[in-house]
Amino acid sequence: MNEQQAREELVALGASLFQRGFSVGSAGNISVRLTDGYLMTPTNSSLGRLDAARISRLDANWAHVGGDKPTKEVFLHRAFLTARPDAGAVVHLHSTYATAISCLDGVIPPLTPYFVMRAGREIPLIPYYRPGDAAMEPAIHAAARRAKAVLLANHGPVICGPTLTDAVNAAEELEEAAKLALLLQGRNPRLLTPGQVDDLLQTFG
Ligand SMILES: O=C(CO)COP(=O)(O)O
Ligand SMILES: [Zn+2]
Repeated sequence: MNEQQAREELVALGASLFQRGFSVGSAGNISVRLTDGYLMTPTNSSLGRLDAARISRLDANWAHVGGDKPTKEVFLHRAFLTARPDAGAVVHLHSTYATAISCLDGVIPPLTPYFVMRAGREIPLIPYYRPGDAAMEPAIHAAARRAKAVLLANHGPVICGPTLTDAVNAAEELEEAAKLALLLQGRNPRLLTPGQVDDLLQTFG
């Protein structure tokens, strides 16, 4: 995929997330790894109304070299993209259910296979930081070395994937799993066993 195609996909998938309520207002941000740098959503932009020509362009050294000013969460995206060579894109949302769990204990249990397949075994809860606070980068980098997704306490989820489509799919699965976890809270649901989780990760991981 060339850069123009990546820009167009970013606009289309941002709009899709926004139209289905995974982000509201100007919440959330997305990054895509290119061969020679990164695309990021501009700060204060709505995922529903991105303009392909104005998406922020960063070079391989993370310097802003084109488009509008990038998201204030550059550090968050940089932490994931440097910790995980397998990450081609990173999606950060304030999606309702995952954010609700980020205000509770932060635990999304292994209820369904697709959640485990897309988000992995563990979703670390990162302590609260002010949005855009560069101080969060080491904590996120350390967590991203062992996990594909994290929850930012009292803020929302961050998840990566090999491609932008994969990262968006994973963000949707994470939100769905958080919704199920809240729906089933207090009802003692049957969880996938550690053996079933291992089997999924060995087969699809
Ligand atoms: O989600 C957000 C902050 O955490 C949105 O910030 P930006 O508009 O700077 O991307
Ligand atoms: Zn945010």
